[in-house]
Amino acid sequence: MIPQPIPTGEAAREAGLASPQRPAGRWSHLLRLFGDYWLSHDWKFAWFGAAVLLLYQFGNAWIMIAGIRWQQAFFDSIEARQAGRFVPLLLVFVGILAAQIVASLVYTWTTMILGMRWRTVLTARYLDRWMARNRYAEIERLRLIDNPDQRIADDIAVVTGGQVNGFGVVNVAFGVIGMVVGSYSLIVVLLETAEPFRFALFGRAVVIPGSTIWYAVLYSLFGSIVVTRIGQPFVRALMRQQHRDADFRASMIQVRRQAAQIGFAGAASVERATLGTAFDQVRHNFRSVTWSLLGINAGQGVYERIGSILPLFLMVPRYFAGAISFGQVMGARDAFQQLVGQLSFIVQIYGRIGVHIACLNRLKALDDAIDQQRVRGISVDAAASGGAVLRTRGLAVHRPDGAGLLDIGDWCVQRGERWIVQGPSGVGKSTLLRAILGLWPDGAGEVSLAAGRAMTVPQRLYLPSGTLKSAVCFPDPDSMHDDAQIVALLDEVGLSAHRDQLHAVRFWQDELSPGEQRRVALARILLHRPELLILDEATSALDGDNARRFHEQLLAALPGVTLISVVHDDALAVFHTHRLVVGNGVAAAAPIGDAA
Ligand SMILES: Nc1ncnc2c1ncn2[C@@H]1O[C@H](COP(=O)(O)OP(=O)(O)OP(=O)(O)O)[C@@H](O)[C@H]1O
Repeated sequence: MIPQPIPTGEAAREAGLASPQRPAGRWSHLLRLFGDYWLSHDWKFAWFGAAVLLLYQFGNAWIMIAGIRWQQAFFDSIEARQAGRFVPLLLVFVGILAAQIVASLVYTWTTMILGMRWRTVLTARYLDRWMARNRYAEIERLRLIDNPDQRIADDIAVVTGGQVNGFGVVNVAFGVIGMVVGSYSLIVVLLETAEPFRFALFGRAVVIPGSTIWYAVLYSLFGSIVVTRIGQPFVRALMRQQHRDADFRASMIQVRRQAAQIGFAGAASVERATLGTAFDQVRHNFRSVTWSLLGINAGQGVYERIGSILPLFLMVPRYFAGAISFGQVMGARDAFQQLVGQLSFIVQIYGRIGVHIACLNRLKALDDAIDQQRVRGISVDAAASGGAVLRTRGLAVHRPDGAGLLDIGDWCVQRGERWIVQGPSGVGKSTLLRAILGLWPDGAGEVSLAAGRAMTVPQRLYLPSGTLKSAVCFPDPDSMHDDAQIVALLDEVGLSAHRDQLHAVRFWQDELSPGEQRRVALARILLHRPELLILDEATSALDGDNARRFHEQLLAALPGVTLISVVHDDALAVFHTHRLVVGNGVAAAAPIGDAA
């Protein structure tokens, strides 16, 4: 039996079905996200931006120290009643202010542009990976994670900061560098005024310089530990909030898509209640977000208040003792507060870091789902030969949980044969078609297809939003085909009423009736002229006469086509040469009429 997938999404983690992500895995994942951009084709700008942000941190520290020095000089000149120094000091102040403004503009520009360029590269990478190897369909088929669209659209924007007022991981990373540089500079200033610790150890006098610095470091460390502890429920609540918000939005998209069916069933009130329930989930969890955020804010508030008066208690005794000047007290108080501010960078932005952790977890879960290795039970190749268009060997189709669904065994479809596949509902006919096309890996055996153009028309036809011409030409780009050819096809399949709307951009999927959509499907078949055509109840939306006309037109235009068609209406068997009847988990093949 094939190992079955383990759900990896956050919902499964919440329910205790999946284990939490390992911290080491998270860090290597974050490094990979950085590497994806800083080693990408845009690496020159990436490193240039990083260099500018690094320079900014040093420049900012220099400006900060210049400000503190200015303040010292300013208060000392006031104390000494030196009126003549007032104007030069004012000019220095203007210079510091100008440098500050320029630096902050450069910082904002760089982080915004860098954020958007990083987001662009990551979005392209995730879209490529998600759409490759049929992973987007596998993730939905196996319900591996919720809302991959939200992860790609929103979570990447948050992490990279590539959005309005964005504060991405880059801001955090360079903020930490700024914290180290700024703290170092402030420590140098504080050392000038801070009294050393003096104590005796084993009879020897020990002197440790910079008592104020140690107080500031210990104070910040204590604050960081407390706030990070208080903040853990916030991160968890935030992750729940994100996927509940996404579920609510997905429910509304579902209502929008199924508007007509809901209307026919008179089920608006039921759907309204479902949306209400989905929003209740959002609202209930928001309480947890609020309470946990209040905890963080309260912690931060107390921390800042105490931090603003603590330096005065530490400095003033030395001023009274005549050891330092009043200007030095004010300068040192400023330096202490700024040092505590610098060292508490993590405390100040913990809320934002919480958002980042939640988004990074969700992106990691998306990566895990994309990378999930699943043993491919059914192998599909393009090696059918000897006149066969399709050949199966020992084909058995299973459900995703490993239970058997359908045993096909050996089956051969020769070029030009037309097979009708019949059997009770739910027996696995559509799943068999998916297995043949390589879209259903669960099972055992081999499928070989002949090289050549194959086409599938599913039960529900996909019409991309855009022009009617692009809906007919799909999956070819509409520029590949002449307007006149498409108009002639519309006439041929009975859609002449729409020939003037070839370039009208509309939601054709919603606007065309199911019968008209079947005719678009026929136009597509006649345009692409496939050698192997697979129909999955392609005419179930048509009445008997129209279904027959569909087949007549199809066979008149493509007399040599190889056809595999799931059909419930036995009257359509006359258009086929062979029959595959599936039921009770097994299949029986037989010729029809003249082919018998
Ligand atoms: N993604 C999936 N995950 C789990 N089970 C699935 C999935 N897709 C299909 N199945 C199950 O596989 C079985 C066969 O489904 P399938 O659509 O192939 O039946 P069918 O014979 O085509 O039915 P019908 O004639 O009604 O279209 C059903 O029980 C269905 O619930």
